[in-house]
Amino acid sequence: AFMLSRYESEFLELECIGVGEFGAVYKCVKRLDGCLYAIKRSRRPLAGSTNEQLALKEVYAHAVLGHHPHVVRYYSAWAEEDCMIIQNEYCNGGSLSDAIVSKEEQGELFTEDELKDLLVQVSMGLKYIHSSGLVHLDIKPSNIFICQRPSTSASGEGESEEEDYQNASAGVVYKIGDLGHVNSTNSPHVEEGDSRFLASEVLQEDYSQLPKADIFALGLTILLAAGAPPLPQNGTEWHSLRNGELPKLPKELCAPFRGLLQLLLDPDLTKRPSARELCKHPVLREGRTG
Ligand SMILES: Cn1cc(CCO)c2c3c(c(-c4ccccc4Cl)cc21)C(=O)NC3=O
Repeated sequence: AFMLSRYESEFLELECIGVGEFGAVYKCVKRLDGCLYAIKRSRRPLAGSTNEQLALKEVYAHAVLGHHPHVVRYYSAWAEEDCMIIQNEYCNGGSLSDAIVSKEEQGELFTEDELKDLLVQVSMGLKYIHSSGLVHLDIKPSNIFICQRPSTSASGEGESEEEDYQNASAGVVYKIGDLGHVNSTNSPHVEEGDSRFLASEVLQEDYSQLPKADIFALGLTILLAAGAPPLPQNGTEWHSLRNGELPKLPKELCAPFRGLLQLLLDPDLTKRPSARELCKHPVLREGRTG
């Protein structure tokens, strides 16, 4: 088109880092500030369509959520000729799904301490989302992104407390991304996320405690990081997972941690801990006793 698009004039596209039915995500440098961003370009949904509603929900959620160390940061969104564009923080360590795949390829497993670190960090992000009156509704490994601390050994002085935090936790920071399914906690219009991670009460359209559906999906996410086989999308296995029958893990977890995972996946949503309770759960405390 004769008009240089804002995307082309403001950004240098480095590489495509993801493609889906939603569109494509690119790793870009903003010419003005020289910083890296992840930019999703999707076909502009038909005005008034449900897809438009979803696209707007994503932007509204980011606008409401502001900044949190465990939620992918939003910078801008705009529409061009026939596509919607959202510019987010670029997380340089891939997704948790990529990390799980590469662990398997190397015949490695996340240690129990790494699993606890992952659970605490994502719980902090969820606590923030839930305290803002929102629910994510699509928590899963491919929607959790990783920021690897740059491998500079210098611990540098006067770093921000977040950077200190990154140094403290051996440099891996997990961030909740893809707010495309975010809803207000008590909203009746739920656009279900990935069925593999869907809590059974949501399938039965019980939206009384949607935050607990995020907790359930988080439980399955940790299970996958612990080496569980790929999750069923439906059928008897799908139901047994939701009747408290957990799959065998390549390396059994210590009883307290396994018990906590069992709680996250409890069929009775009132038994599942809230994100707030998870953040200060004794099993997950520093020093990893228990
Ligand atoms: C496929 N893919 C790979 C990455 C990089 C991981 O190292 C990625 C990112 C995002 C997103 C994303 C998800 C949903 C909506 C918008 C965006 Cl930009 C997708 C991403 C995002 O918001 N930030 C990312 O780093």
